[in-house]
Amino acid sequence: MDVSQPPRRYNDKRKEYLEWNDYFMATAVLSAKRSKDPVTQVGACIVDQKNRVVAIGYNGFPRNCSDDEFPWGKSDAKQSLEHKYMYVVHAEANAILNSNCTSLDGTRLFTTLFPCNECAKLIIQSGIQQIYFISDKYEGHTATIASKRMLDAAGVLYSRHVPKQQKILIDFAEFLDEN
Ligand SMILES: O=c1ccn([C@H]2C[C@H](O)[C@@H](COP(=O)(O)O)O2)c(=O)[nH]1
Ligand SMILES: [Zn+2]
Repeated sequence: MDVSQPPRRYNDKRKEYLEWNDYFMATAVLSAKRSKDPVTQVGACIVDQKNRVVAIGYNGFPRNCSDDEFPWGKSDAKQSLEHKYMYVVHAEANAILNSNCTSLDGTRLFTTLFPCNECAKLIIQSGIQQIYFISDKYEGHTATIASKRMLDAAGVLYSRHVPKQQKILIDFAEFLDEN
């Protein structure tokens, strides 16, 4: 028992719960774990005004385009037809396309990577109002500059997600009946 902490009363609420934005970004991170891209795995999660997750996506090849047949390479491939960029559907695009609601107006997007210019177009057109991201590793690249230019013009807000909880452990064993 931790004697430095006052004992928790039965009726007190649990204090270690995930706050909303960490929960949504963690959902995006978990989704990124599905990506087969060997270099950059991206996950996205879209949330409505009632804090309901309405869409999830990660970067991957289109349906029926096999992860084992289409190329995952980039700079080492001589021909552009052998670059992944020709084929990958971006995480944000997949989330928008997979959305389970008719309108994304006023929603928030949580993404592990700052959206590129092509995703920015979709974000703006679908009515997403705010973006939270973790990595901006392509900051200064043409696609990111164009993306920010469009998002600024359209009034879509964006900011880096500042986690309250730095690490979240998933231990399936915790949920076994013996516990
Ligand atoms: O807005 C974006 C930008 C990129 N992605 C995906 C596309 C690719 O699969 C990777 C980027 O690969 P690099 O090897 O880091 O160039 O990220 C995305 O999903 N959304
Ligand atoms: Zn993109």
